[in-house]
Amino acid sequence: MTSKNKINEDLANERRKCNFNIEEVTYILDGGKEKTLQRKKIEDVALNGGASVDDIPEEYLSARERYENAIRKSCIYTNIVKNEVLEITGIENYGSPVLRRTGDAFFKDISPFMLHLGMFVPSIIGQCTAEQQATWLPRALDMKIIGAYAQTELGHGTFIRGLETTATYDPETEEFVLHSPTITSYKWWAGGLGRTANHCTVVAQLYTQGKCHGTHLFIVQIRDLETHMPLPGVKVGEIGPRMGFNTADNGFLGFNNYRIPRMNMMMKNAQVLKDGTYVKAARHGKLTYGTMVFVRVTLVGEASFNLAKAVTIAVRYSAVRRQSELRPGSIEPQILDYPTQQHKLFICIATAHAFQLTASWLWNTFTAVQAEMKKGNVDTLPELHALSSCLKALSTSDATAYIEQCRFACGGHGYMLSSNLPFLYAFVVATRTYEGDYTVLLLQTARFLVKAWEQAESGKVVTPTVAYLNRHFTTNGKMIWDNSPEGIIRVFQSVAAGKISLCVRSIRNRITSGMDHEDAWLMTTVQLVNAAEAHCRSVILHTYWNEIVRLTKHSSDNVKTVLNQLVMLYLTYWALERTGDLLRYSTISENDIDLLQRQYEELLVKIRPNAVGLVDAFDIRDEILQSTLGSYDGRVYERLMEEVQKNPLNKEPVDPSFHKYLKPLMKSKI
Ligand SMILES: CCC/C=C/C(=O)SCCNC(=O)CCNC(=O)[C@H](O)C(C)(C)COP(=O)([O-])OP(=O)([O-])OC[C@H]1O[C@@H](n2cnc3c(N)ncnc32)[C@H](O)[C@@H]1OP(=O)([O-])[O-]
Ligand SMILES: Cc1cc2nc3c(=O)[nH]c(=O)nc-3n(C[C@H](O)[C@H](O)[C@H](O)COP(=O)(O)OP(=O)(O)OC[C@H]3O[C@@H](n4cnc5c(N)ncnc54)[C@H](O)[C@@H]3O)c2cc1C
Repeated sequence: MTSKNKINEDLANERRKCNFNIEEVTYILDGGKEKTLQRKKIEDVALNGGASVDDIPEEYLSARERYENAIRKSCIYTNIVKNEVLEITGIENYGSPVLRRTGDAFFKDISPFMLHLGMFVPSIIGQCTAEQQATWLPRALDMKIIGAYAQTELGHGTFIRGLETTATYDPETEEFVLHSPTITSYKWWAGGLGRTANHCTVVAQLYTQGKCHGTHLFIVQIRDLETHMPLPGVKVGEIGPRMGFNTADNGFLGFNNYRIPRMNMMMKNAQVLKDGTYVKAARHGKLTYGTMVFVRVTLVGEASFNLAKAVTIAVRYSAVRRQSELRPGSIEPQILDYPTQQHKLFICIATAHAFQLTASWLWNTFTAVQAEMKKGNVDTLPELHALSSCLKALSTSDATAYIEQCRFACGGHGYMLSSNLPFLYAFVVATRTYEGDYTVLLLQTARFLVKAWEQAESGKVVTPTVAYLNRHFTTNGKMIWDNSPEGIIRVFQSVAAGKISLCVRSIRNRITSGMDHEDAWLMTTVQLVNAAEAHCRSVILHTYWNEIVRLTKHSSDNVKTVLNQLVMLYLTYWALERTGDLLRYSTISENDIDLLQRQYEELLVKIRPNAVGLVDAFDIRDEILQSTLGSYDGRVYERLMEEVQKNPLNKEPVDPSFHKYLKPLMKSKI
């Protein structure tokens, strides 16, 4: 073995210690052996030529070079997907998460094409009629047109009903006239819009026959397909440097009485007839928000994947890194041996599992609701909206915090861009804001919870995810504390029920003392966010536990044990995090809390020998991890030194700035 492919001895030891079948766990996380094999096949094809297509790491490039490089790599990757991968998977897999994730091997930051497949294509699929899909979809999938999703404006992101861009129907020419009446009506933020896209989905207020019908979606060509020049009446550009997403050319867009054909309105849920008559087809007023619901559902899995990457890096590094001494003169321990380090990292592994299994469950719920809606039944949509809102909010928020924790766990080297942890953080922290801000989405869930509470209060049976509310009205007093997984979950549900109940009481008291409903709601929003968070926590705990029980039914004993330890760690961690709530809403005693703490510390000890095996089970290839600290072979120090060689600042022994500035300064007199 050459030193280049030698595995770090500490990591090799860790792998020898691992006592469970790693592949078995990978299959569970991927959703079955078939799916793992399919993913591996895709990765083999897509990464066959080696994905490191950068001579100079992208972080050393100027803004223009970075963008051009990102386009170059996007085209390479798209061609591989079009010509090689889809041969295996079929066209229906074009937007699959596996392809999105394999793409991470090509970009440290983001592909400018991300929103094309991530939102432009889904908006065609979800919001267009079959006839419109036949016109647009093949061209979009074949990259004959490249799209973005332009909804947010300079003045409004959250409040969609407040968007100002107008689309006014002109029956004379059978066209819509798009217009940006104010500076705040300029579209702002859309990924891929600034320099790359020639088309985009535009969300605008629809006017016809003198009446506004609210926001609707339109497909709009913004650039010439030959010259790429913005079309007359279109003003488009890039919004400037950001914390992350710097290769995504997020853009601005304004219209000056710009005309598009009538059939460019996405007409699945509502139509404007030739004469300007508005026809509403949908049975639910918010179906035009469907693309957002779809993306929120997918973001739970994204949060899991990115956290899995971060914790893979941090655990492998912690096995390689040695620091301090426990006793004078003793060998320096691996930092993974410190319980405080285990406390930082094992919860990240468990959370990645919790989110992955919750994401699959949510995806199944989403497809079931879609199937019902196809049959004309929209009754299950409110629950899906409430679930996808809070799960998107919590998964992105927790993943952000834990990725940062992984970076802290890597000390100074975690601060290097080459560790990839700063990129991961900058990417995931944005997911807490985009596709619906954290607070705003939890307040959407709270609306649903208050309604469900009122239904349960009146004796109605409520939907499954809030069924605990029915129990709330049939039991008296605090929930009896019980240290079993089911017991902990029940207590978390009681916490949620108790908090929702307090919100309802606050709203009612405020109304009784003279406030109108809107103000009473507003004044209660701090509590409402808290209640929605508690509800969502209980959903995740419940789903994670149920799914582990279901999925490990036929697993080998050791796999069952280690996955059980992780889910117990998760339940215990959150019980300890929320002791205040538990004391308020259950009969838990100080003694029980001491027991929980001991149980938690024992779990850290039990999981320790399998920690590296557990992150190996995420099965994330080095090309995708792109980290000096986290590679499979653990050549951390060698990779950090190799990276130094790529630094353009080290190309010449003396920098020109020495002669230009430093030397004159050194020679000058005071
Ligand atoms: C890579 C980067 C990619 C990034 C891309 C982006 O960011 S793209 C940009 C992403 N941008 C964003 O994500 C913007 C975030 N903002 C929003 O999504 C909306 O403005 C809003 C949901 C916050 C409020 O909307 P509103 O003022 O129209 O509504 P309201 O509060 O008055 O509630 C009225 C009723 O509607 C219900 N309902 C609402 N939504 C849905 C739904 N999807 N489905 C079903 N139902 C829904 C709600 O439950 C309530 O029901 P109730 O109680 O009456 O039975
Ligand atoms: C990296 C990135 C990529 C993006 N990509 C796209 C894209 O491709 N297409 C697109 O259309 N958009 C995109 N966006 C925009 C994104 O969807 C919005 O930024 C997001 O929806 C939040 O809206 P906002 O920026 O207007 O924040 P605001 O709504 O102004 O929020 C500011 C603060 O006010 C609070 N707040 C707002 N309303 C309420 C309320 N009702 N109650 C309580 N608190 C409230 C929020 O909690 C937040 O703390 C992107 C954003 C980012 C950061």
